[in-house]
Amino acid sequence: MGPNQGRKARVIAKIKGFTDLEPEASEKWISVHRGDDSGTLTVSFGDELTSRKESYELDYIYDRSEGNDLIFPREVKPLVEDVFNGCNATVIAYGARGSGKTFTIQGSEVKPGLAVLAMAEILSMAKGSGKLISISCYEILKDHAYDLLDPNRHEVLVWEDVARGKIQLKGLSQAKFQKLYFLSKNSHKHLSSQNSHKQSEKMIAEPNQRSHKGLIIHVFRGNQSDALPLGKMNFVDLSGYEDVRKKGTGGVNLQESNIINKSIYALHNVVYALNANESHVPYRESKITRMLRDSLGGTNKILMITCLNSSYCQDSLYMIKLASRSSKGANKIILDSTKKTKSIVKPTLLSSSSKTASAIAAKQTGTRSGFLVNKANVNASIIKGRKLFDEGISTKSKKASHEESLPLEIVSTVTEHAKHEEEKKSSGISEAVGSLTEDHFPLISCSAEESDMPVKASTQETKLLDKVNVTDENNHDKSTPKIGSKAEAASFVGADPAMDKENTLALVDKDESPPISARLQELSKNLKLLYSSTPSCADILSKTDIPTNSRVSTEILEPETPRTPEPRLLDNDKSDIAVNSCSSWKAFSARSSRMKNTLVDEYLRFLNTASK
Ligand SMILES: Nc1ncnc2c1ncn2[C@@H]1O[C@H](COP(=O)(O)OP(=O)(O)OP(=O)(O)O)[C@@H](O)[C@H]1O
Repeated sequence: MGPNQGRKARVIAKIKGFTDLEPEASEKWISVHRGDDSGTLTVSFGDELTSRKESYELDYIYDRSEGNDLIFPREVKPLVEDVFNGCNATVIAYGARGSGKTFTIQGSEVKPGLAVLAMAEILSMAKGSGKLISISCYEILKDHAYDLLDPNRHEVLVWEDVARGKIQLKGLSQAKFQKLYFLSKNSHKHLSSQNSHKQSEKMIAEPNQRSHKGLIIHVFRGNQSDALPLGKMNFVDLSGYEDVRKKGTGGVNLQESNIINKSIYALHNVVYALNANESHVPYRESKITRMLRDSLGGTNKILMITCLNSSYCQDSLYMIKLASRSSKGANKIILDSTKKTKSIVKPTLLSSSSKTASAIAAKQTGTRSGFLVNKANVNASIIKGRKLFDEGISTKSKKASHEESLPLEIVSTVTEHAKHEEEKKSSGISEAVGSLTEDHFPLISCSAEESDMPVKASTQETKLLDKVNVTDENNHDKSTPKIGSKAEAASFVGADPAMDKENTLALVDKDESPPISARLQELSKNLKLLYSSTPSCADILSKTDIPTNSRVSTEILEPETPRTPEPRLLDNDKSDIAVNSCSSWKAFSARSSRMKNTLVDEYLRFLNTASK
């Protein structure tokens, strides 16, 4: 047996025995090597085609020919003794689909599994020492636990007794060992045939659904019904790992695969933290780790059995990488560091990439100008959104820490984000569902783009329309308001701080033309200047039938009409005026012919720019 000094969890592997379906070549793919002196064992995976070889060291590796009859006395029997000494022990089989987990835990009629062998051993020891035994069975489906001994399959709630450091599984029934048949693969069919309650059938995993199954054997201090518990032994058949990127996962949807994988990663995070004696153990990462919490820490014992397929299986490679890392938690030896980093660090990269995206956004906001301003605003919203989101997390985390005494079921819903915090703090084995960060980021950026920006644009439009309408109502004239509207529009554009910013930034960029709003403003100013510099302007207004309120409207727009010195007239102009003094419009035309020309040029330039 390999060394396991000072570590709480023992991590071993079992290569599935040959079945008739296994091809001959599979033997070359996976092989066990025993170290000469150190007693270390490594499992090697060889790729014949690429002659690539990867080796991982575990506490022990059982080869194809080594079955439960060998594994039990070496690995599980000592744990049974520990339970009778007041400890809790946990045996967890995990691995890819079809890697032999059920065969290892439950076994077959002719080859009993580890749980059956342990049950026999416990019964024998209990009989000798006069102790009461009970069993409980549960199934975890989509992160919800259900009581398998209850015909109605009530949900099991996880309550944490902080004071005593105990976990109470509320609603989990205890029964005599004879009901061990519940571990059978078809137990759900057996149970549902007994149960006519339709709703309960929904809670039972369909044959193609993946669920974790657990058995708890409780040992009591005496044989009386009121005897206190002494210790318990957990057996867990953890549903097969699924690579979520793979197509056609046999009816298992992405969400289920994620939850299944999450449990596996969560367990490994806990085992790693315990083996490394880390101060923080992330128990709250999954339902299974919350349920097993009082059996994993302290002096309790854990046996992790990594089930490996005999023939080529990429998922088995993922599993062995996790196993190798967890088993080395104490000294953090990583054999295959390059590849491990590649596969394990990915989710971390995802979260950091989000940060990078924010940083890039911030950089853009600071450096880019002109028409990019809107984009920068969006990015700023993203940053703002993320900040708000993060604050939410911290608030919830704080809340969760204050609610330690609440039932975990309740707290767990509140601490979904706190769990992610735990993930970050924990050893670094992140889960495939780490894409949450990736999911949230586009969501936030979407909301910034889809809600903020259009709202802003429509607000501008509404404001503008409102102002024009007010002017229209006040003027009761179709021609005068046009000037007013234009002036209003120009002044409005100038008054909007966001647009101001846009203009300022746009003007900073020497290569860009001034924005239309600025051109409009300029034109409007020129118009006003031209209008006010004409001496007959006041007369014209007073002589027309324009209602008073219309003039009020114009005055509102221009509270102080700029008084410019009368333009110096050329001799020709003077004579024209003398001839046509009866017509104010003609006088106006004569006086402002130059300005008009300038204005026409200005308009032409503007139109050219606009069409471009
Ligand atoms: N050591 C072994 N020797 C011979 N056959 C085995 C061995 N282990 C498993 N098998 C066979 O391989 C098949 C798959 O095994 P098993 O059902 O235990 O895998 P599993 O990991 O529980 O699968 P799943 O992920 O679907 O629950 C079964 O037909 C089983 O009988």
